[in-house]
Amino acid sequence: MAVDSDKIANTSLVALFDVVEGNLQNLKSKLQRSSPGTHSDFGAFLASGADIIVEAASQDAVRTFGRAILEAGKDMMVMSVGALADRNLLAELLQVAAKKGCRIYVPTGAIAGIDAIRSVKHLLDSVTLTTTKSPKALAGAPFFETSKIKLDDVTKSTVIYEGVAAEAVRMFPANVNVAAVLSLAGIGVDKTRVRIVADPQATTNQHEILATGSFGEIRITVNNVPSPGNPKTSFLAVLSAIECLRSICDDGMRIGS
Ligand SMILES: NC(=O)C1=CN([C@@H]2O[C@H](COP(=O)(O)OP(=O)(O)OC[C@H]3O[C@@H](n4cnc5c(N)ncnc54)[C@H](O)[C@@H]3O)[C@@H](O)[C@H]2O)C=CC1
Ligand SMILES: O=C([O-])CC(=O)C(=O)O
Repeated sequence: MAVDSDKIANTSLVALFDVVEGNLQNLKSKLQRSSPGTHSDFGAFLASGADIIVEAASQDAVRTFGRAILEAGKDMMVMSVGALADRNLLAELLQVAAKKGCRIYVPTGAIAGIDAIRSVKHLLDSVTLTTTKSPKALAGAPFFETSKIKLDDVTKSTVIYEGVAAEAVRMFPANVNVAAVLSLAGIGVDKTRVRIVADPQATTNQHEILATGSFGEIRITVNNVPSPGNPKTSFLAVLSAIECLRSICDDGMRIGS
């Protein structure tokens, strides 16, 4: 939508891809200036001539299509970053990107402070992400298929999950991709700790980062307005993707590390 409304210089919307035809047509119907090709066939989409593909779909989409995107010599922006917690997939994608001379972009997403975490990554002792969302934003996560916790029974703010990022992104693939971003910038998916809180009173998606080390301490809290179309996803994640694309396509000056 941001590309369509001309908010990002030097860009045009070439093609859309979705496995759900209704979602594809729904998005296309909202466009005012562009008329991209719409594809439910990935091969046809890939042949559409885009320079960069923005993935805003699912971790499965990254696993299924990531390699082919890079093999086709296209840059790729990844929002479902949890997929990259799989070190074999990450290594494979980085290898193909290097071979083809293309780049993988990972926006900061629904958190903040990734610039600082990157700067101190060699000095970190601990990194913990505490994510608080309403039960309706957490509903449907694979975690509940095996857990005894029932979201309908949660009547007050409750820690429902504690573990490391590598597991958290599998258990909550639509909720804590930010844990993978934080891990990639910092001490990795096996050391970054994640706590998930279900709070029936929550009106925002809150992410709190606490990082400690010989550099000092970083504490960052973001209270995100959920995006109108999907309560799991914060509006900041959308804005971050837009800013990432803008900085790729139109940046005379780079601000932040
Ligand atoms: N990195 C970050 O900070 C954040 C990442 N996310 C992640 O970004 C992704 C997109 O988020 P939303 O737009 O809110 O999701 P959404 O669920 O509202 O929309 C995803 C769209 O992608 C399509 N899709 C799903 N799997 C697909 C596949 N394998 N191939 C093609 N199309 C597929 C769906 O049909 C749907 O139309 C999600 O994985 C979400 O968890 C969301 C918020 C923050
Ligand atoms: O948008 C958010 O608050 C975070 C999110 O869903 C994710 O990281 O997958």
